[in-house]
Amino acid sequence: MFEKLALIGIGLIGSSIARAARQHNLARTIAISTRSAQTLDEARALGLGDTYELDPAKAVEGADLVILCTPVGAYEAVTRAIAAALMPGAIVSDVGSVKAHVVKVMKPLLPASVHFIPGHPIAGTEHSGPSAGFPELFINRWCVLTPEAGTDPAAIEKLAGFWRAMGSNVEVMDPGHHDMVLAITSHIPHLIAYNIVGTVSDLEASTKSEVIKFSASGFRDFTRIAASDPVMWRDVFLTNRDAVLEMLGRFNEDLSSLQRAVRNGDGPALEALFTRTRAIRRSIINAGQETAAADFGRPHGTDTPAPAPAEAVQRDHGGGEDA
Ligand SMILES: NC(=O)C1=CN([C@@H]2O[C@H](COP(=O)(O)OP(=O)(O)OC[C@H]3O[C@@H](n4cnc5c(N)ncnc54)[C@H](O)[C@@H]3O)[C@@H](O)[C@H]2O)C=CC1
Ligand SMILES: O=C(O)C(=O)Cc1ccc(O)cc1
Repeated sequence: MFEKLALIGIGLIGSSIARAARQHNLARTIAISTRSAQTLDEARALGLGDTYELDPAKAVEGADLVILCTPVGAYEAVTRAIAAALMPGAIVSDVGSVKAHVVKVMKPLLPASVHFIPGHPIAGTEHSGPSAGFPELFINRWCVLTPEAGTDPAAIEKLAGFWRAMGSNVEVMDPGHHDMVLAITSHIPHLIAYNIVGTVSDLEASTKSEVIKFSASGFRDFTRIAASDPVMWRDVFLTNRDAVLEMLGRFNEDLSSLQRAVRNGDGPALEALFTRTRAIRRSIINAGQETAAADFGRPHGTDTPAPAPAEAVQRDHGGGEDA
């Protein structure tokens, strides 16, 4: 499909792409670049690519597909470093969890001769680093592409085909809309998890040890999310500020209503909300988009595929693994 794939950043997502692209024969050669020599050595030891470069400009030389897989805060520096070395006609993409900021930062730095098609696979885990990736990560997950109007449709279709070959469903979206949707479905859930685990961490020592000792599945599930990479998530909240604040405003209003219902002992209001939310959970499961129980119980660094949706549904009914 591609002659040379260059991956800049080789953590959970970059290494999962490397593994899946290799498995499905999607690139003749895979060039890997990352900032630290230690991570590059790890990637080499895992056999993730064909060439390994500390200099990202060397990695992108002759590449017809370049994908940035670093935390979003590194994009500007990486784009400055590779811009002059990009091959005319190359597709330049990324996997960042925010999109409007990525367009704002990268677009002015890129030569007009490349096809710039930002992307976001909505698939991941709380683990990071080259050993955390696995080739099945993208199977049955969405990958959102956010090209500007006027982008070559053939280039968009080629990149969409790359993601489909790794098992993803592809949707094209406006970057601002992407950021609003992901703010409520992904970014705020992470913020809530960081907050609740932070609250426990600030409790006095004796209470804290009891919380840890008796932690029920609800709190345990939050700790999984709150174990996600601090740098990556710092960058998400720095770069999707407006959408996160907008959705957080609505969230706070709803939390106040819930607080009032608890204070007033308003059973019908509580039950009505919990019934509506249970229905949402079931519609997610039925749509085959269940991720929590399916993906996140897997041990760090193994290549065990995520269970098929049918298995996940069974677990959901019987196991009580979900928050
Ligand atoms: N972790 C997740 O579940 C998901 C993450 N994403 C996005 O994917 C991107 C990467 O995330 P992960 O793979 O989870 O992170 P990670 O922490 O596992 O890997 C990041 C990689 O980038 C490298 N790196 C950092 N700064 C760099 C720089 N200046 N130049 C070159 N390399 C640099 C690191 O050495 C590492 O190899 C982020 O933008 C994130 O928003 C998207 C979907 C899911
Ligand atoms: O680990 C989790 O619960 C996730 O939600 C994974 C994830 C993290 C960031 C993304 O941009 C997309 C998916």
